[in-house]
Amino acid sequence: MAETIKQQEQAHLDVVIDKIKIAQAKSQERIDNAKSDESGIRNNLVNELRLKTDSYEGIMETGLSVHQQQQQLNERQNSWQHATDELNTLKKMEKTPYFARIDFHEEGEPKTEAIYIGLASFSDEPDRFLVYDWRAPISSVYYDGGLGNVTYQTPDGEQTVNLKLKRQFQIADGKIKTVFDTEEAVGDAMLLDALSEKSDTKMKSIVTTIQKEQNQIIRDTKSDLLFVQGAAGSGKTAAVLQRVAWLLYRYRGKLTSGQVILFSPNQLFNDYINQVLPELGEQNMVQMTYYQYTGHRVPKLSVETLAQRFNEDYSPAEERIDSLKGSLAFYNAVTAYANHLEKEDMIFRNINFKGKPFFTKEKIHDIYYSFNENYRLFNRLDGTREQLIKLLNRRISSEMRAKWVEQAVQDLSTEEMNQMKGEDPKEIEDADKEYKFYARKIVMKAFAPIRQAVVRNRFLSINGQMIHMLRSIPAIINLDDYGITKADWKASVERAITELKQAKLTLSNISPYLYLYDKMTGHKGEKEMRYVFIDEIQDYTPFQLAYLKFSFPRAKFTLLGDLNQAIFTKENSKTLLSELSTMFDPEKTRVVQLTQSYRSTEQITDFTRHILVNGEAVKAFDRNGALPVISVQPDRQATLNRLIKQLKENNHEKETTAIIGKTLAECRNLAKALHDAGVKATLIQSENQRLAPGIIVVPSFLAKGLEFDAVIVWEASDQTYHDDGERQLLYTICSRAMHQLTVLATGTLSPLFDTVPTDEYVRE
Ligand SMILES: Nc1ncnc2c1ncn2[C@@H]1O[C@H](COP(=O)(O)OP(=O)(O)OP(=O)(O)O)[C@@H](O)[C@H]1O
Repeated sequence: MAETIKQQEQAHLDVVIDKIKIAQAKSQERIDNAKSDESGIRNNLVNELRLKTDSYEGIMETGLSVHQQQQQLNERQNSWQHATDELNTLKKMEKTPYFARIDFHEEGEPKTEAIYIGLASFSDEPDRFLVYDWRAPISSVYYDGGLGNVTYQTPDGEQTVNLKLKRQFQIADGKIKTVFDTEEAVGDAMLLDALSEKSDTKMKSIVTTIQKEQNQIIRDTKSDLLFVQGAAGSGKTAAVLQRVAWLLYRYRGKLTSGQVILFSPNQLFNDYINQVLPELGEQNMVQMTYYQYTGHRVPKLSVETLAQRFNEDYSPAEERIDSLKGSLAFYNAVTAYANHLEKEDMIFRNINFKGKPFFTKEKIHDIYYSFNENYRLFNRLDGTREQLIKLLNRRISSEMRAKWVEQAVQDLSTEEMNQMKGEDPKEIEDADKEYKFYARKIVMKAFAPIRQAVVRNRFLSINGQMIHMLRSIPAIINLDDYGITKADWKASVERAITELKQAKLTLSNISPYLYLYDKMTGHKGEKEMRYVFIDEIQDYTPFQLAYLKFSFPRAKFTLLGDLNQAIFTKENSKTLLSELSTMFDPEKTRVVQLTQSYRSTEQITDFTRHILVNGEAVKAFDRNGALPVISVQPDRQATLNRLIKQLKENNHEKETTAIIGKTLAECRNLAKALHDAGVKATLIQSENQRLAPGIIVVPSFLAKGLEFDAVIVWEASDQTYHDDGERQLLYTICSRAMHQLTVLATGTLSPLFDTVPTDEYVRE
């Protein structure tokens, strides 16, 4: 690139930076003003409170003015917050105001226009933008294609411009390091540079190098279901976080970060990605795991975690039952069962009072089924509650004459009487009225728990209903079709009963349980939620997805997954896509396939993709590194020594290394052995821990979605990974590596590597 262009661009950059500095000073001034205003108001508040609180009028007057001042204070704080946010953005922009420039000619306009694109927009005068936000409609052109005529979407429809120049910058601390002009979407040189960087304990944004197909995912507004199927490392997570930032910009004022929810595989992953949005100047969306989402609704039950399920050894019959419970057929069966409760079979519990039934279940049953048959479950429940409260109110007068009440009135102390009068001050004319006054109070208080039980639907029995539902399944679903015998099913129901008695629920039961409960109580889901993102979709069952769709009825869904990485739900993953297509309107469904893998070097991508037998196309990105190494040692000590040698090399290269073991038990053993050998390593035992720089030891099920400079697969022997069902797991583990991959095994290597051509690795 001619030096003159660089110089010209540097001159332009200098001008922009100067203006940013001026804007910073103005922002700072606003912050200072808001601050001094605020402390003025605060002082005033304190003085007024001190002066005027000695008389009743004084208190009233102060109350009013305190309220006004509190309001002023809030306004000042808002403007202070706004100015602070602005200043933070400007500070970021001062170092790197933009990363690209495009020159284009819009039809009908006299001149070609040049704009610069950065993390946020910046204007020195109203409508004079020195930098455009990367999310502005026109910026799309930068990511989308080559030079020439290009169209882009605006809120008012499609626009076409003739793109004449596309220029990329690498700027650090206000100085242009490199300038490239490119005809491609985003030049490979820039991407290569980004991908060669070392990994971090926090994911970074990809805003400067978003690829064309990722841009389509980011800017999609039409789909109700956007399904992104992409190979490991193809940037699904990266793209989707950019998408959240884009949506918050596109619908500014209408959409808040609280109306966007991301379901992620585990807490560790949440932590890994939680800097991306703040880096883009946005607040994080709601982030949750499915386990947290369901668990918080049943605080008294202990729900099985994915990790527990992963370690569970199911018999083939249990596997079949588990897989049925995860299916859409089962979801439909629960729906059918719930609908049938409109007619019969709702189970009720007595509401007791002083150890005896106050409302018997029979009575409640009669009320519940007394409404005409058009009543849906929710109206029925509503009607029943209303009726029960009415009955309860009627019982107050008769109960007032009960012996225990009489006794209680006699036993009242003066203090208690005064307190009751204080709660309800009025004239009481005679002794009879006085008795009734106290008796009513006492009965109302005693009835409060009954009232509460009615209001809270305590007369329903979700546990009983769940069991009844499970028992009814053979009448709704033909179990033979799923290879399940009646006896096997019965045994599984018995297990569920035992578990419920111990306040436990398995992962396969929690979703049907909640869905049934929602249907029984007419819970219609969270209507405010507008966008639901689900990462690692292959680990969800169709039932869970259907339940999430039911739970967020107004939301658009973006689902990300790699069917090759289904480590928890191997069988289901194949049917997932076809089942998904029945849940959403095909007209509003868009499936995007990402095949280019960005995470790993070409050598690692080629190696890992051969672990899969029938995996879809995974294209390696042209970034070179060392061949993966497979080292098989005769005994465990030798493997440990080989590991330590590798760690030393990696440390020397300043690489973060993850040693990934299959199970937590295996990882614990290894961490101890390393500790005994004097090697410093952090063991990640639970998703609630944080990633640490340096060496970590992590079990396979927690490594989902993460990436590391170097990965060492610990104990990939034939004993650990033997059957075909473990291919996907092994693929997921190996595909976490960015720059270097080492596979260690003791004895005999897992046969799952047999499919990898021998020239794709070094065998020691
Ligand atoms: N356009 C891009 N520019 C720069 N880096 C990118 C781009 N796309 C992806 N990457 C990088 O590639 C790596 C993998 O991306 P990401 O984790 O989003 O992939 P994924 O598809 O979610 O992977 P997996 O399914 O294996 O978890 C990340 O380091 C990400 O920053």
